Amino acid sequence: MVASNVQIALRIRALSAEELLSVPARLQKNVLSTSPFAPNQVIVQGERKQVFSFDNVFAPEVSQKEIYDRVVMNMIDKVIEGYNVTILSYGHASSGKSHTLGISDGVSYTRESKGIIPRAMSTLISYINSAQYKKRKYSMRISFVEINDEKIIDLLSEDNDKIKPQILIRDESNGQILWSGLQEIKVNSLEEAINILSRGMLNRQINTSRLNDRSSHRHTIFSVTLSQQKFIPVNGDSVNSSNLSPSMLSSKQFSGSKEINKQYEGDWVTVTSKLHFVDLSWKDMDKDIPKSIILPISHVISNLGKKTEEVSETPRSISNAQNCPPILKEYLGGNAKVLVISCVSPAAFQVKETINTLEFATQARNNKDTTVIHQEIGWYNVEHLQDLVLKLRAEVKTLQENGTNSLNTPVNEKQRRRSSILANILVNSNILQNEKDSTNLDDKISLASLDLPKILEGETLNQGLGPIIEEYEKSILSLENQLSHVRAALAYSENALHLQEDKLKDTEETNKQNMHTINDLKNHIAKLNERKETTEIEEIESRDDMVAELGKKIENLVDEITYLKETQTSDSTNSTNSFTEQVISKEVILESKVTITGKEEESEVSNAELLVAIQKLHKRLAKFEEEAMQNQQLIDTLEATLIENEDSLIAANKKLSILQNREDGLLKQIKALNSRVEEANDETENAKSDLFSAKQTMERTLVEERKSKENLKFQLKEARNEVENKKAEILLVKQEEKKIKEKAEMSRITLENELERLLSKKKKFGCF
Ligand SMILES: Nc1ncnc2c1ncn2[C@@H]1O[C@H](COP(=O)(O)OP(=O)(O)OP(=O)(O)O)[C@@H](O)[C@H]1O
Repeated sequence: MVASNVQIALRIRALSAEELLSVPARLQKNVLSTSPFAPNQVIVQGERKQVFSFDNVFAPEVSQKEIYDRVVMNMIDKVIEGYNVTILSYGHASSGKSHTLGISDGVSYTRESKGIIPRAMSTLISYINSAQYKKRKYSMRISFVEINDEKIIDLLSEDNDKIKPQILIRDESNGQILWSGLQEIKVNSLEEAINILSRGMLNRQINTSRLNDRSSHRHTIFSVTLSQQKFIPVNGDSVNSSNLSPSMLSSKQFSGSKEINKQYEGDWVTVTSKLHFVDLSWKDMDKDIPKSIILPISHVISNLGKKTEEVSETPRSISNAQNCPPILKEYLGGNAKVLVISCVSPAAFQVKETINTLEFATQARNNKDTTVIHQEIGWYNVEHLQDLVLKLRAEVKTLQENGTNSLNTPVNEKQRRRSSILANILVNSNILQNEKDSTNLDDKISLASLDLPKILEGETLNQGLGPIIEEYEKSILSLENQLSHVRAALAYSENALHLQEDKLKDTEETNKQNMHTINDLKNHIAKLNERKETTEIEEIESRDDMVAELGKKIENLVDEITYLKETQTSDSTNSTNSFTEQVISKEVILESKVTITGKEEESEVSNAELLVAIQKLHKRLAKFEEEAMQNQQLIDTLEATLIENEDSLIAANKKLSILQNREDGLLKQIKALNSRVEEANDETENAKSDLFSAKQTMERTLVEERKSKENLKFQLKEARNEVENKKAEILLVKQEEKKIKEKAEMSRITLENELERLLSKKKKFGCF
């Protein structure tokens, strides 16, 4: 069977409440996205867009339970089956590794948020106690260590252990890892297991504060060693190998230990399997940091999926924790089942670390794709078949040596060759059975079928089918790659289309708002215009009235002044003249009268009258003079008012010109606003048509991509059908092989009978 023993999952954690409070909103932006069309892919929007693929991708909302049920539960089944299992969480600091494993805070096996370790312990112990496994004897031991830059710390040793034994790890030549000085505590119940886990975690916390968290990388390993004893009755037959788990069959191929105690009625088989939980933790995961820190991590990840013998020794020289590499061999090499959970944060402020983690995971994923594990047993176990063939050969050889030369016949040689070919056919057909199809497999298979008799005559199937298998694998890989590329491209296009649609909606919304604003502005401008016009008309009218009034006033004043002046001049000249003349004439009359008085008595009365008249005339003169002064004052006041009014007229004119300027400015603003509105309208129309054509292009691309996806699906389906056909053909070949095998078996029996006959003949001859 061909299978991958490494699964790589990705877990994206949610932002913590603390991050939501302390990290600026701009840096909290989510840079990771998943798509329902490609559930195993994650898209990173860093400096550029990158797509990464995994076996499983868990979004932030996926619960601890769901992760456990989907990827961990079946690993626990494997532990019970006898496999070594390693569950490894890795990622940058605070990415959720410990939380995922269940060792970040107080452990409880009842809480819903509990992590993988408490859940796994619960499953293991319920298996052990279940009726199905009651007939087996179990023992379970737990160890808990931390490996930091400096050393290995046993997290289960009591604090008051004054003299702690030094922990040493030995890499045995048979691939086994031996720990010494490490406490392994036996547990019988879930409560005991959880108590031990809690104790270790407490010590871990104490260590963290003691070390002041200075170490650059600190890995925590919680290990469970499960020993299962199963009684297998012999009943005269050999142990039925198909009942045994892989680790019982070969300590080289499976790292569980083998111990068979033969008893009277059967065998007690002990199978030891190990379950490791590894929290690979390091700080400042960055490409710029010294290689000595980053290499051990990249080494672990890049060696995932490789067979034990392929795991390089490099980290020995680069890590202070000299014992680290052998541990990795046990955990990651050979047939160990490995689940890697890469933990990342979705936030923009950790995008660099996230990309590093994703790149490491991709590297590990690429390695695992080349890993092939053969688990066949019985007739489908290659080693078993080869052993059998070797055994048969040895038997025949012994017979040949012990028997007569007549045994070395062409029939015997043919039998040997057939056995060898049979083994090869079985190996190759097993591989083929589990492979998928290749595009031109048909021709090659038919060629191979033509060659089959030749192959049966001596050529191995490896030569005939090897290239077909290779090509077939390549085609399947390339088809799957193509499909995943198309899926990624489709997801990308759909994302882009959604983005464009969102953009279009946003632009339409903005347009609507702009239109509203433009309409509002237009209304506002119209109102302003209206108001301005009425105000201006009113102002101009009132100004005109004022000006007319002022003009009238001025005219009146001028008239009045002229009149007054004229009046004053004529009055004063006339009246003064007449008055003076009157006075003078009266004085002359008086004088003449006085002169005459001496001559005539009657003239004395008229003199007195004349004096009175002169006095009256003087009074009138004074009155005239006073009036003239008053008139002069009035003229002065009127002149001052005239000047004032002229000033007001100038100010009013100035105000008028300012208002006219303002009006011009407003008109200009209105014009500018109108042209801006027109420009915005044009831009909106252009953007609309651009978006519309972009949308149409995207839709066309999407349709084309969908078509090509359908085509690929169709091709894949056809390829799968062909695989099915090939499988059927292979089944036929296998049936043929079975017949050959039966024939071979019969030949062997005949051979044995012949041998027996010959031996008895020999005995007979010996007797003679
Ligand atoms: N999926 C998750 N859901 C809720 N909280 C989480 C999740 N992942 C991590 N946290 C929380 O985020 C914090 C950091 O997680 P955790 O300690 O597991 O990170 P870490 O990768 O082990 O860090 P370090 O390498 O520094 O030990 C913890 O308080 C943990 O409870």
